[in-house]
Amino acid sequence: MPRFAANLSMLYNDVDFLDRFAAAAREGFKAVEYLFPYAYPAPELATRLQANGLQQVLFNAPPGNWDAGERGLACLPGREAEFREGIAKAIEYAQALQCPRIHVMAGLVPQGADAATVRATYIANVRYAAEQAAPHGIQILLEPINGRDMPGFFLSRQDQAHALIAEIGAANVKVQMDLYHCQIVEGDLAMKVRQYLPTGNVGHFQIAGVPERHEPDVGEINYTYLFKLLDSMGYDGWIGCEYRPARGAAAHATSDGLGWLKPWL
Ligand SMILES: O=C(O)[C@H](O)C(=O)CO
Ligand SMILES: [Mg+2]
Repeated sequence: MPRFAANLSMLYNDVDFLDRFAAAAREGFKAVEYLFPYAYPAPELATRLQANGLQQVLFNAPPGNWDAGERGLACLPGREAEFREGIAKAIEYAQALQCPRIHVMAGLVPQGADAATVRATYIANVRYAAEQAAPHGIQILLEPINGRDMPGFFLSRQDQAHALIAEIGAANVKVQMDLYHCQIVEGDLAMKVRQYLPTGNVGHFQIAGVPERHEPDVGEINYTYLFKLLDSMGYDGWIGCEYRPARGAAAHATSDGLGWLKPWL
């Protein structure tokens, strides 16, 4: 049976971030994910997790200067030292939060950069991250992201991600298969799940409605069909609920939109 994790960067945005842990637990979530933990001391986050009976199942490595538009460092030639510092920090937080997955964002391909150099930089950085994470039992996740939401992002397709994993050659590097992005870029979701899940290289799923990125029951994707498919294939990992509630930051907007989850809790 697939298990669902509340993405606290997108859900419960009518309350402060640190209060979202309790909000998610009250709705029956047993796990959370979010973009970045670094604005808070790890013990503060660990306390919220423990107090609310929650697992931390994913967060992202430092992405560079997010506010300046950077979306990851892994593919950026010349930023290797900063990337490595970020991996050390991410592993420190992952250990404190008992989080078994770190999403390493690829980054935006620099204008005019040599494609082979960018790809080689990415492979070397992810290989480094995997080597650092492996002794701690931590997986490094790679996520294809659609070019409408993130123009110029290095990684956009499932086949690209799986080919990179083969070349990187580290057992703890997996794909973060965000079905929202996959629908936008490629479609054919059920066949993509049937193709890639049996490889053992999918480490996490995320979901959102397409095209508005609202609840999974708002939009063109039949997620009930996909959840039953994942269940039939024996997937008992986590599915991150990475969507913006359709009612925005209105009070109880997340709760009001959770009807789709009830059969799966
Ligand atoms: O946006 C997404 O789908 C990713 O999961 C992410 O972590 C960066 O925004
Ligand atoms: Mg995602």
